[in-house]
Amino acid sequence: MSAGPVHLRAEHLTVLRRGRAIVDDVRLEARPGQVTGLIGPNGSGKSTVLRCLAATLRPTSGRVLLDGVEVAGMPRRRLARAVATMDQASETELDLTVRDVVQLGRLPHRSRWAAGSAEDAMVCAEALERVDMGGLEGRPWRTLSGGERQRVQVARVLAQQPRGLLLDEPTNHLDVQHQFELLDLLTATGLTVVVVLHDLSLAARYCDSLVVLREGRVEGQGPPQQMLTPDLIEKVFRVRAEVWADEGGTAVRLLGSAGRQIDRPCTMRAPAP
Ligand SMILES: Nc1ncnc2c1ncn2[C@@H]1O[C@H](COP(=O)(O)OP(=O)(O)OP(=O)(O)O)[C@@H](O)[C@H]1O
Repeated sequence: MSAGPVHLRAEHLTVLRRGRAIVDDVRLEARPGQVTGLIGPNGSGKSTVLRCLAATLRPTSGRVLLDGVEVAGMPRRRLARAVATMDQASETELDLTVRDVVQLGRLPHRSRWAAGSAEDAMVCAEALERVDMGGLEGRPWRTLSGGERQRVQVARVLAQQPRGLLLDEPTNHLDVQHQFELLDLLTATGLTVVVVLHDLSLAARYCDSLVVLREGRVEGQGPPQQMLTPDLIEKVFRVRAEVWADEGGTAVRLLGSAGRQIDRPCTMRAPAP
């Protein structure tokens, strides 16, 4: 396997749940060193696709290739050295410190039962500095705010020193300054990044490529200026938008709801007397 940023490719991914395809024949590519954004409305399958890419979920059919090698059956340690994952549910109420959480990122680099080395401690301290949480190693995890926890989780994936990052809504809970700082940091790593984002303006500004999901299917993949047209935003997100090019790339302004598509009339039953 090469040592540079990973190349990820998903081929014909389908995930069936309760007889329904929640991910339906999804094909996508995350090129080395690029930021690929997964966007789409609630329930469109973004997290499920990300979990397939991370090999934490086995698709019903289809496959994921990492540098041309299928991830299914790849040894966990080899996978963890290649890609680090941060999902929406990285929560714990265990009595951990910030140091403990960030040190989890070092596990793939340690031999079994080995204690953390001085190098591990240095990598973790550096990762915390990068997310503006330097010097807080001793703080109990449960005392952190939602945004601080999110930044510590980002420090954990950075401490893993992977060649690719798979991140589910990493800007969730962050104030605007830290949203920009985090995305600046992620793009500056030069790693392959696949990121689920709800904010279309941030997706337009920071992603090299966008995969648009709708009802489990890929509506299209391409650069933001190609994918984020007012027509596509209205069709997929049911929101009217203005899109224009500026010095930062593609800019999006959401104008308001385009109205809910009602396929059948909604009938309300009168309460029982
Ligand atoms: N185990 C399951 N059983 C049944 N349905 C499921 C299961 N897991 C996920 N789903 C459904 O699959 C769909 C896709 O879920 P997923 O979490 O991938 O969407 P998402 O695009 O990440 O959504 P959000 O933006 O709300 O986080 C949703 O409708 C969800 O309810």
